[in-house]
Amino acid sequence: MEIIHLSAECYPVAKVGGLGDVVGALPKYQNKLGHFSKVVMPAYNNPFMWESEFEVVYDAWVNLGRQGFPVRILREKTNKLGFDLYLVHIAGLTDRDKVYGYADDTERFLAYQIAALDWINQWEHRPDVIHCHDHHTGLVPFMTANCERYKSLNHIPTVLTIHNAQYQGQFGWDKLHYLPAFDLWKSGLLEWRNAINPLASAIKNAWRVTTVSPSYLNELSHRANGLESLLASERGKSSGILNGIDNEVWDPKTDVMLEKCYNTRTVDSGKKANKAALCAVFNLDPTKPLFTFIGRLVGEKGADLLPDIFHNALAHSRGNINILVLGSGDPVVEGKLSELNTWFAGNYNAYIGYNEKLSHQIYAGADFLLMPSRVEPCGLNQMYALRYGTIPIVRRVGGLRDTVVDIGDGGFGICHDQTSVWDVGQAMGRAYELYKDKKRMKEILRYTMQLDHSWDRAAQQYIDTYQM
Ligand SMILES: Nc1ncnc2c1ncn2[C@@H]1O[C@H](COP(=O)(O)OP(=O)(O)O[C@H]2O[C@H](CO)[C@@H](O)[C@H](O)[C@H]2O)[C@@H](O)[C@H]1O
Repeated sequence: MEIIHLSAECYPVAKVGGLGDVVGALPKYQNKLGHFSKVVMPAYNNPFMWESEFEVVYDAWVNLGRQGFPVRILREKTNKLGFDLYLVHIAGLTDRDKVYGYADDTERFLAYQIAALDWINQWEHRPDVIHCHDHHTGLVPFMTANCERYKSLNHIPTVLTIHNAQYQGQFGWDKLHYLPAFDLWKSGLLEWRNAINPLASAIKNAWRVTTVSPSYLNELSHRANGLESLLASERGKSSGILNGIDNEVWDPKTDVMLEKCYNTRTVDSGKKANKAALCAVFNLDPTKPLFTFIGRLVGEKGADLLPDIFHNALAHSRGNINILVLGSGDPVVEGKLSELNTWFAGNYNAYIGYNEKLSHQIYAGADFLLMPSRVEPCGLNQMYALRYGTIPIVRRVGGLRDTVVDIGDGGFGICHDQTSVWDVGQAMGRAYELYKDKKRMKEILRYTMQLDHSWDRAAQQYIDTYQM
């Protein structure tokens, strides 16, 4: 099959979070199954652009209403990602330093979707599936099905994967004229709560809808940031497919970002070396258990509670634990997490910002990874942690529920039921007790490192979904 993935992120081209990881891996694994999977995404002004070689495959203009923008679609020449990569460069819109966060994000992602379809529309053949990821590509199923200009694309199945239903990309009807012409009586297929809502529109128009874990699909019926009833009514065409992880990128045996590589046999010495290096950089004590949090500092991840959770844990443990945070997001939380350093230097540190290499080093060097998420569609961090022999401490929600089994139930992680300071504190206490039992820790680490969360299974499940 020929599969086109449309997404705002794709690792290593541009990654803000887990969406980038998924779109950077899934096509590679689909190709291994004998398919022809490619990614078409916006071209940003970032290092990948400057460091790669491209050829121009499309040179035209894209219109948003009466305003025109020059478009070039660039194909990465070396196939270094393991799949064909096409970058949609729209001068004045996509070519910014960051992926998101601009006042004209609506225009940027809409122009990208239209340009991508204009290009596909003039191919001599038709792809078998167009797979859209999150709301930035959510108007594609509507446009292929209903816009006069894309009539010849309207038989191509479209699939929407919801990585996060919190973000929906709504905008006002004053921008309706940006879309290529369609019969106005079909406007309801764009609408949710009196606005144009790209995520809702994709749920209505896509041939199939998937979520990134089975539990998240269930949870969306009662918690979907206003889309609950819509998701319930479209449940018949929806399924939950648990994300995988890219075992080639995330492998402690070969990871060049680590101080020392290790496998299940050498996990003790390997983790020890990585922990020592990490603790030296962050002024922590390598003889104490190291708890960590890696992620976006937003309410969904429970990040607002972290300052209190850490303050309590550090105060109660009387210097017997270490905590290291890597994250960025809400400036208030960032400020509070930085401030803790003045009180607990030597046992606590925080790196506020985004640092891919450091994240690998932390997965390798830490003992426990905290994920007190309020919402977690799948979560990749816990799977990276497991592969690197770091025990996840997670709230039982979404994909965390589907991937982590509590040690009390014969499993390998520590689970709690609520996102609260008390619950997480209790869970950290259980982790501390486990840490003291060196033999059990070792057994668990060896076991977790062998768990198979690779994309092989999920890549096939997506193919099955396309063919249903
Ligand atoms: N400051 C930082 N520095 C370096 N690396 C950082 C970082 N902050 C985050 N990361 C990295 O970003 C990724 C985060 O992935 P997640 O899947 O946990 O969350 P996210 O909410 O972004 O993704 C959404 O989409 C994914 C993919 O479907 C779902 O798993 C998830 O539940 C959903 O919320 C990991 O690779 C992590 O290491």
